[in-house]
Amino acid sequence: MTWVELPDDTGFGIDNLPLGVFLGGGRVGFRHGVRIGDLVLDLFAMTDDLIHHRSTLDHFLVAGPGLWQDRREQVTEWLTDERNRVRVEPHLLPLDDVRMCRPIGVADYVDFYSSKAHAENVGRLFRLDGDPLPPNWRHLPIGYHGRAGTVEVSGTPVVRPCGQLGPPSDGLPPFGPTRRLDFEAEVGFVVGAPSEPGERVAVTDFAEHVFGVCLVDDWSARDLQAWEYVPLGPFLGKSFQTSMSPWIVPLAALEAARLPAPPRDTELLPYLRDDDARWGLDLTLEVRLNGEVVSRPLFRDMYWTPAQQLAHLTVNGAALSPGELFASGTVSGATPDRWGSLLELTADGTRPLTLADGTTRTFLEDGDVVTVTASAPGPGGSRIGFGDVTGTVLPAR
Ligand SMILES: O=C(O)/C=C/C(=O)CC(=O)CC(=O)O
Ligand SMILES: [Ca+2]
Ligand SMILES: [Mg+2]
Repeated sequence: MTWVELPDDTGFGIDNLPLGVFLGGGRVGFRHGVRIGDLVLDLFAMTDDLIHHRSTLDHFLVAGPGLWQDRREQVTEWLTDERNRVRVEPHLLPLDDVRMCRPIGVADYVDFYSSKAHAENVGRLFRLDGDPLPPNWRHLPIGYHGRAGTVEVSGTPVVRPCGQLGPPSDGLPPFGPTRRLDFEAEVGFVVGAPSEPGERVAVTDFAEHVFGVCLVDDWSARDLQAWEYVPLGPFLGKSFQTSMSPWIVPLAALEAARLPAPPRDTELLPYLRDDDARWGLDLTLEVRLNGEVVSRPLFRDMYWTPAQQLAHLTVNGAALSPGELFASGTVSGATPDRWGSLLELTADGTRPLTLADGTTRTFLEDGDVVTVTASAPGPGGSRIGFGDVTGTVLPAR
């Protein structure tokens, strides 16, 4: 039990304790903070440790699980033992008084493609003939390298990108603002502890390297993407911006949310076998368009787990850096109420969605606001919140 007064049904109780980076609240410079209820505990003020006075969490995360756990225990004690109240209370700042920043340096960014339903839906829409799943899909978690430098924190507006919109009809390809701007609701994984070049990270060593989990929106311009992606994959159709939520929920808060791997019909190479790893996660996402829920994707529907993604990412010996991000890929399930992109929800713009205000959408319009939230079960029936990743679409420049 914490002595901090919490709002009813908060997802940010004493069992969560996510980390973020903030400015403001009457404090000088960047600070690392822990969220409890609708308050932020200033970690630099509490510890006097300069590691918590940096613009990203990377310098803290690099230390690895030993320090992560020590800090978590320390914060738990500050917030539960009433005797600490006089010392701690002045450093609890209202969330409304601070500005949350991008929490990590994003040394690298990879996006996977791990929902079978999503891969099949997109395959059917983008590649009209043949099996919607490519032959490699069941043997490895497919991914692409995204643009790390354009990963922005939630709240950063999304400027509609311009580009080549498709093949030439006569002469030159059409050029202009995308007409098919989309969201992709995803879950992100933050690497804390690096690995050595040449080292492979086993599925069972996932928690030795990954600190925690956030939400990601992989904004996508479908017309740019469909024209450019052969044969090297997504490029400018996705690199204009990717958004991430500001609070990183530690894996340590997700013990009650862990699930066995989903059933799979194809034998895997040993480095991808995860029967004992239990890194399926019971996260329920909600996607809102202008405040209205348009989808409730379940992360338990994912075919490849984040532990397999990390094992695959490093099987060639590629080293991990502190503060890198990899995302799950769009979280979609078997039924339309669980599809995580408009591409799927509107069948590539052929079946418009009708919103509560009577307007319809095929793809996003200027002024639209997309918000992804999530929650997971915590210990003893509590709930672990993730906050949200949100973005407002601005007209093209
Ligand atoms: O199948 C394709 O050509 C591309 C599909 C995507 O847009 C997928 C992507 O970004 C990965 C994902 O979110 O699952
Ligand atoms: Ca994606
Ligand atoms: Mg993107």
